[in-house]
Amino acid sequence: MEEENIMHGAEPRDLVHPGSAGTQLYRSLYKFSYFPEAIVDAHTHEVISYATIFNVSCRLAASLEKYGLGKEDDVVGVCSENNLNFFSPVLAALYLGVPVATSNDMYTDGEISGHLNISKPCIMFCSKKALPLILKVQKNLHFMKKVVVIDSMYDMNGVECINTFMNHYTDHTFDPLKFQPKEFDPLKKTALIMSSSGTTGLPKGVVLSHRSLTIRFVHSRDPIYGTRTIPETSILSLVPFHHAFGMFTTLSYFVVGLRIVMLKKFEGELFLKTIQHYKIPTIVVAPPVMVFLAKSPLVDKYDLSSLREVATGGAPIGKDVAHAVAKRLGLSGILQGYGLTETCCAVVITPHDNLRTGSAGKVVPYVKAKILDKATGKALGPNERGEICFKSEMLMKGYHNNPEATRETIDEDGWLHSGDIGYYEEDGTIYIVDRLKELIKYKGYQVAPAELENLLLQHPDIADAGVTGVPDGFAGQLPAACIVLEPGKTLTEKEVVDFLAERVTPTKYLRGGVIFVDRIPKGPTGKLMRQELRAIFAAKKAQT
Ligand SMILES: Nc1ncnc2c1ncn2[C@@H]1O[C@H](COS(=O)(=O)NC(=O)c2csc(-c3nc4ccc(O)cc4s3)n2)[C@@H](O)[C@H]1O
Repeated sequence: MEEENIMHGAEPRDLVHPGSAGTQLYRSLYKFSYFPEAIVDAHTHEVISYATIFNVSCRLAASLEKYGLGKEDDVVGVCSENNLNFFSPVLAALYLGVPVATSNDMYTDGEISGHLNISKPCIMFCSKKALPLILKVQKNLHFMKKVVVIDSMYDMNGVECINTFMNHYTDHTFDPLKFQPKEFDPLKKTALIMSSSGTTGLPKGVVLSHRSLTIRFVHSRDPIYGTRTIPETSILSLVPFHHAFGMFTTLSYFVVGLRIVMLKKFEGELFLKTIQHYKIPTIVVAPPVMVFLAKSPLVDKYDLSSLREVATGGAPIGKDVAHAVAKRLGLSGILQGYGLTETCCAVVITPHDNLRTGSAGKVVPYVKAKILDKATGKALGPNERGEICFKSEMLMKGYHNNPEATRETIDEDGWLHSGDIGYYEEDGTIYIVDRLKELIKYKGYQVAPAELENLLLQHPDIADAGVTGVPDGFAGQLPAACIVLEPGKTLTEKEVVDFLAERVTPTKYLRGGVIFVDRIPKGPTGKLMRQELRAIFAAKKAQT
């Protein structure tokens, strides 16, 4: 019998492509191959066309096949900042049905080694900027047999560029129309392995199928849940391609045929100048940029009258900030999406016909949701708070080689437990109100407390550590640590902060500070009591 209080996603306006995401992308890139601009680098104004992406990705796929890629456990790695050439290896692997694992180019060697030991890519495509990092760790990662540079016309430090690599296996007479993507069961075939720490513990590999992507592509083409842009209009994306938010939105822009204006990182004046220069109608940004749009005096210096849509997500956005941005930019409201890496992309999106600024929106097509009462296991009715759970073929298949973590997140009925608290109104509009899980989101980036605690415990003078996120109006949360020192040892707050900063990417720095305590609050089973950690920082803030 169908469970009551289930929210069924909106009626789909499109069928899901029955085949692989690679085939759908191949057909879309070919269909739009007469568009001269697929991605524009807003820093250099360099451009890559749809035809070039189509030709290079097909030729690279054919070359990889001759190289011998496609064995059982093969994985393609991509480590790069937002880059015009970022998607050529991603698309090539999707055509072949070989999983892609993306890495943050800002990782330290310790972080990227831990990350790559999960997905174990046999070949790594990296940018010039990420090459030193990759070469530094390659000697310890025996599985990574080959490195290729994606954005150089020439070989570098003994590493082949893409053209040199392809010339071993194909030549300039290569005809992309003679190459055909592989077909396979899209539900079973892994498309991407993305990094997420999930509801608890260390970062894990989120396994997403080709069906996850093809369902996302339906949402991006939906007139109510997609961006209301028609082919060739521009979308300014400020989200990292290596993260699920940037990966799956950008792949879906290829399916819609948009001109993607890309920024590698947020710089206020350049961001505003780019909107003015390219007459951008749609922007997709993380919440800190929304705070900038709401408050910065710089906004008044530029002509932003081209803007028709402002979309955000990846972390909570205050209702006041959303209304302030809409008012300042003369918009009827702000588009919001809510998703997890584990759900591939947004599973709740504000519908164009009912924006309800401040809400996360409604459940998208081909997805079901419920608000779970964790005490009774029952699905709650409207206006009752509980854990938001989802069910869909869009969701991850599980965590890579981690059945235990998978079981803890996806229950025996196939419901994925988000670790977020929310409620819905009678019309199905969902509000996210809190986070049950320990995950910290700094400017939309994941920070896993367990990862920082493990690193802090490597300091000889630190006996115990507990990490939590303290609220921040701009970044959302700031990582902060409670520290217990070994007897007789002394460390300053700066020494603790600097010790960690040498070992992690800047988004994980202890910007929320350090408090020295006699003991870390733990339950009877030794489990860290994170609410208590938050209370310690809240009490300290109340004293200042
Ligand atoms: N809108 C939101 N409001 C409040 N919290 C939000 C949120 N989105 C993510 N979160 C938080 O990040 C956690 C997940 O973090 S994560 O794993 O890094 N993944 C993500 O944050 C994630 C994966 S896909 C995605 C989005 N896709 C979109 C597509 C279109 C659009 O307009 C907006 C968005 S956001 N976000 C969630 O569990 C939740 O705690």
